[in-house]
Amino acid sequence: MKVSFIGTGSMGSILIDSFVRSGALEPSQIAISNRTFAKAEQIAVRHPGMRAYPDNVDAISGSNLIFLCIKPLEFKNVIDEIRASVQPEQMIISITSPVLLAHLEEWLPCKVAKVIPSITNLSLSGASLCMYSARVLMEERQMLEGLLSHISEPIRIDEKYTRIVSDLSSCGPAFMAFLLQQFVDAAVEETGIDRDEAVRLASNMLLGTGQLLTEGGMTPEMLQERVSVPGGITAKALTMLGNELDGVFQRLIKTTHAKFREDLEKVDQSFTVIR
Ligand SMILES: NC(=O)C1=CN([C@@H]2O[C@H](COP(=O)(O)OP(=O)(O)OC[C@H]3O[C@@H](n4cnc5c(N)ncnc54)[C@H](O)[C@@H]3O)[C@@H](O)[C@H]2O)C=CC1
Ligand SMILES: O=C(O)[C@@H]1CCC=N1
Repeated sequence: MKVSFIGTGSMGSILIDSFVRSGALEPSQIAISNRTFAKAEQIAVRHPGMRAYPDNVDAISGSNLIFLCIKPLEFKNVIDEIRASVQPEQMIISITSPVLLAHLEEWLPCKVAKVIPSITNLSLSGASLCMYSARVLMEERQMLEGLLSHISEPIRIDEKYTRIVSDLSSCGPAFMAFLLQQFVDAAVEETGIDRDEAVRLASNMLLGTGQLLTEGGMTPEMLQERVSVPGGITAKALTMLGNELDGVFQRLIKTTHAKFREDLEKVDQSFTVIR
């Protein structure tokens, strides 16, 4: 199998490094390109045998899978660039939510899919959210998910839920890190505890909590109940949190969805040109 990555920024480089580190792909199976070529070159130097190209068209030649790891408004430009060279049996995969399968189907003469990764894939954990065009055969879906399973749990989703599953799986790590940072900042401010120590404690706590909620078989409700001694300190603080955070996550979801609709409109406009 040969795999190409167009765009080697934050998420592109995470996917490339994770596929190699997990043993899913040999560097020689990977071809990459990036607008700033030096960035792609640096990644190829880290992985001897990987090929970096200054030209996107050269990077996709002969590949089975082509990940487009670029921002939504770059899609039309890149698609215009590569369309004439794409072969019908190749699969092009968008990793961004506001580019719809319908956009890809209309503008690309090949298999198309959408896979939303997560920064958690860097630690070979978390999900990859998979959506497919009807053009992609069952065995091709299984082949892609087989590859993704080396770095994540591939989960098939309905495209109409793209935004909310991306919030939970891909934006979620940033949201949780933000809450943890707030917790630590308050600990330092209120008690004078050393910041590094507080970060270490809180981060280990988050890891353990995640493990209990996954392989530990606990639900969020069970976990809270087990920590909260009746009439105790945690119970009191949880009641306060419940009151203070009332409606916060509804507003968060409204915010991400409003921005998504804005991006979608811009992406739509970028694809709506006279051919
Ligand atoms: N950062 C994250 O945790 C996640 C990001 N994504 C999606 O991944 C996409 C990329 O995000 P990031 O990697 O964070 O952004 P980034 O800005 O770090 O990377 C984008 C890369 O694309 C390159 N690029 C732009 N135009 C190009 C062109 N015409 N040809 C070749 N390369 C080009 C840029 O030079 C840059 O290196 C976004 O659409 C985002 O929604 C999805 C899930 C998680
Ligand atoms: O396209 C998206 O919405 C993803 C999720 C996290 C960052 N970008």
